[in-house]
Amino acid sequence: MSMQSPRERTAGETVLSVENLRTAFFTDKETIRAVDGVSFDVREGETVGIVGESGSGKSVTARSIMGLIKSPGRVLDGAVNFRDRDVLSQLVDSNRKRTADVAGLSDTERANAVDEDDFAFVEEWDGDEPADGYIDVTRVPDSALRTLRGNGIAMIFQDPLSSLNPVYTVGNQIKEALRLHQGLRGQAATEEAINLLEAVSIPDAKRRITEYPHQFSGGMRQRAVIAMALACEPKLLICDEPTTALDVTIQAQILELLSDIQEERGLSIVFITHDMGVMAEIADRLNVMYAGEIVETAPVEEVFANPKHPYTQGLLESIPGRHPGEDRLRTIEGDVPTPNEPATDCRFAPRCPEAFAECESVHPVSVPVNEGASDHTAACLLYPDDQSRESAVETHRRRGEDSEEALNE
Ligand SMILES: Nc1ncnc2c1ncn2[C@@H]1O[C@H](COP(=O)(O)OP(=O)(O)OP(=O)(O)O)[C@@H](O)[C@H]1O
Ligand code: NI
Repeated sequence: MSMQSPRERTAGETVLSVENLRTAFFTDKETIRAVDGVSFDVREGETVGIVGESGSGKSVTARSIMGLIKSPGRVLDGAVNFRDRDVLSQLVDSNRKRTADVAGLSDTERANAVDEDDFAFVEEWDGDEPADGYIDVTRVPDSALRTLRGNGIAMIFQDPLSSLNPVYTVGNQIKEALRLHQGLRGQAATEEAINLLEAVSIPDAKRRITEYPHQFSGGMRQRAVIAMALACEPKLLICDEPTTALDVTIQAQILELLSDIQEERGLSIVFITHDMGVMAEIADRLNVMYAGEIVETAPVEEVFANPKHPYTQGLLESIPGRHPGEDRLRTIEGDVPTPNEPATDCRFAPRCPEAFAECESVHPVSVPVNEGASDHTAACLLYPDDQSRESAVETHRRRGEDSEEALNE
């Protein structure tokens, strides 16, 4: 169910379009609305940042895009539309084959031959490409997700060891990825593995492919993981705090490497970090996330020059070095709340220096920060700031009620 009309898409430009995504965890105690109505686009060759404090929903957003949400979590609503011609045609081919496989079977035989999920997939697609050439990751079954993850979208995590197997050499792991995704074997695979290690600037690549992950330093391991991701020739790379565990010098090198690779290969990147300083280095556009929602979005220079949401302002204030001479780091007081109820207020209000009465009774929606802003939105009752406060609050109240109605339909 989608409550918004599909947003405008420029042909061939948008690689990923996340629309009103909602992901919740159903625990014994409560329902955690970890991602609560998130929308953003990623264009070809662009790096889109997601920034926010711990617990704001960054990783759950990333895992939802990868189709990695497992029980007790579930994607409740929205779409994750991914465009990749190659993956799409692979999926359509395997779908045709399945449709042919089950065509001659009786209903009972069919039920035994394909599991429920796969069957839904067969019926839904019926052998044809989805009309607009996008794959909605939230609607394809696990079997297709594997194709998608192997070939279209790759992800790297904070801890490179979680992606590396300690008992195989780095070279064998890259070669395995090359076999699965590009069909390379033997000498060809070895040569390509060496090329990839060289592409991520690992010195002495010929020797290093014969070594095990524990023989690599932290920075070199993360480079090896990036090489493995590249073996899948992804169109979109999701990086979840890939440099957080590394020291500053190594961190800067990895960021530079990612930029270089992006330029060479035209990759799109979703980059997650809680560190505004890192964002300044790597992101083109920024989405600021708080308690499951995107509260501000704009090109990165605009966020730094002209932050609008009080939360964004607070995050910027707390960048180390912003206030020379002060010996204590400024931080935003308090913690991110667990979003365990539908929002009827502003979730940031209890910590907000600018909060006023209506912030406790009206849920802010994303609006342009003023009439002249084409590419800068904030979910805060202070905006649009060229309207009277009454009229701005009314805009949020009305749009909040509309989307609530749509939810209940
Ligand atoms: N498997 C799970 N079961 C229950 N709750 C979960 C699960 N995974 C995440 N959550 C909850 O979802 C919310 C968002 O978590 P998420 O990991 O996305 O935050 P984050 O922004 O990535 O934070 P960090 O910077 O610490 O990585 C948190 O309240 C978290 O407790
Ligand atoms: Ni996280």
